[in-house]
Amino acid sequence: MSEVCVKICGLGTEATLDAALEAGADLVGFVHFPRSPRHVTLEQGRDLARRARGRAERVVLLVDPDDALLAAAIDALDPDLIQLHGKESPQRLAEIRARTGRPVMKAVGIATAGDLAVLPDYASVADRLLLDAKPPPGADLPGGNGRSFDWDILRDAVLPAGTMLSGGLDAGNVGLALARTGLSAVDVSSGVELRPGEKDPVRIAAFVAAARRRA
Ligand SMILES: O=C(O)c1ccccc1NCC(=O)[C@H](O)[C@H](O)COP(=O)(O)O
Repeated sequence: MSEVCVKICGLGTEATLDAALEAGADLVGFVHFPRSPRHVTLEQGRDLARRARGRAERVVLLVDPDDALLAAAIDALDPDLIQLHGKESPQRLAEIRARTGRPVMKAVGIATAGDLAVLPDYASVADRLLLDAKPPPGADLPGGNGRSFDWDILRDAVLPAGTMLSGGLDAGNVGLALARTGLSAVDVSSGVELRPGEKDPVRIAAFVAAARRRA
């Protein structure tokens, strides 16, 4: 069985980025969304992404970006992957992919089996899908809420290769999540933090080790 692919999202400091890289994360994510406790400015993102170049895939996370923001984020971070975590339609995804020439990963919120219906449309234009828990009503953030969805919803789903599972994962539950869903790629934010926005190198290392233990 090949190694589980791990993304650590919402990194904001050199120390925690280094912890993710040293733990062997495959992808490192930088959130550019001012309402988030994990928000990094484009200047901060530029420095962090430079530091990670060649060591992991650098992901810039944007929420419903307009063309100007996309251009600025790409200029600053030179990302390997653009993660779209808003209400972007499949058409907008295709446009962003064509306009930027960069691979895109679409985050889709899941709460019930009905939420899987949109996946084929997104799969036809995205380079990767990320399945996240749908935020609770009234939530301030579209992701990074530390909530899981019922993994059994995915039991009979046919998902594209590389689909990432996220939402409420941590070192204690990631092994079970992988086993229950059959997926081989995971993404985490809150589960490797001490408090919102404060990543913990110890939890990052524990998460990567726990995810890979399955392999
Ligand atoms: O993390 C954020 O603050 C955030 C803000 C706005 C949109 C998305 C955001 N995070 C998305 C992620 O990639 C998270 O890793 C994913 O939602 C899982 O989060 P968690 O349940 O906290 O592990």
